[in-house]
Amino acid sequence: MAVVLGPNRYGKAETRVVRVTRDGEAHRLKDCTVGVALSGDMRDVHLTGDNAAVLPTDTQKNTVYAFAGEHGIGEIEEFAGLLARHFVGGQPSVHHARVAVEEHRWERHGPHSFARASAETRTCVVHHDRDGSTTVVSGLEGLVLLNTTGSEFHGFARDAYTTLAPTHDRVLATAVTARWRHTAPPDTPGGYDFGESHARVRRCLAEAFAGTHSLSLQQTLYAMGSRVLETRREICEIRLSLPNKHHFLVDLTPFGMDNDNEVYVAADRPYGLIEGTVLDDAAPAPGPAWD
Ligand SMILES: O=c1[nH]c(=O)c2[nH]c(=O)[nH]c2[nH]1
Repeated sequence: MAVVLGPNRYGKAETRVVRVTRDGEAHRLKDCTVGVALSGDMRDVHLTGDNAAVLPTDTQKNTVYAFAGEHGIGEIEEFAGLLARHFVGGQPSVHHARVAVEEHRWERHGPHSFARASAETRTCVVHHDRDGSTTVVSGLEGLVLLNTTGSEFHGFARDAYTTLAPTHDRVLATAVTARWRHTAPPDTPGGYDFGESHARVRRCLAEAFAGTHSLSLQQTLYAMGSRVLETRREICEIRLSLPNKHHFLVDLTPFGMDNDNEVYVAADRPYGLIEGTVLDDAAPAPGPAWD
């Protein structure tokens, strides 16, 4: 048996950066968490402790702050791409960079005053390789959706442990985590409107959830993914993770009352977790996009 070094990467995780743009009366605010992971010619540091190839993670953190100052933070995919290209272009030992950005949403409620929006975040992961190839996955987390009707679940498999009653009218709720792969984003900043694309994908997801008469959350997942792929030609693959945020009818008979689908307990755990990928069957190979 021979022990060898397998795949590895290193970098600064979760750098918190807040960028205020003070160009005029109404200030702008970007609040992000940035993760950098570099890989390449890192044999010696692992095997002998020679750090010559290692750009310190502290430097990576500083670069995030310096780039936020120098370039501002526009669309997160562009900021991530700028950083990824910098790290790969700047060090011969770095062959590949993965930069992940999570954007925390603030809503304006004055020219220089903001309220933290819902827990929903916008996300991206950009990979850049020294061969010049780039992949971009955009996404969101924590988009909480609920339908008060139009959801059924029956006809399911049964065994000795099945107690679930079939239902023809239930509350359906979820907190969407979605990641979608762009087919061919251009390298040039500004050549592609990531902000517009994100807003439209988000709308497709919410509209498909609201507009689908659901026989299962799995069916709703497929409808949501299909809506995105059919509407947004720039997207070739979407991965969805949908927790089934169960709402159980409360038994009011002890109080002499009926409960005609009106009073629910919102259970937080355990929850069903429905996950799936919807993709264009002619999508190009993903490369490292999902790593
Ligand atoms: O939409 C659903 N899918 C399931 O797989 C499932 N399982 C379950 O208990 N309830 C539900 N609901």
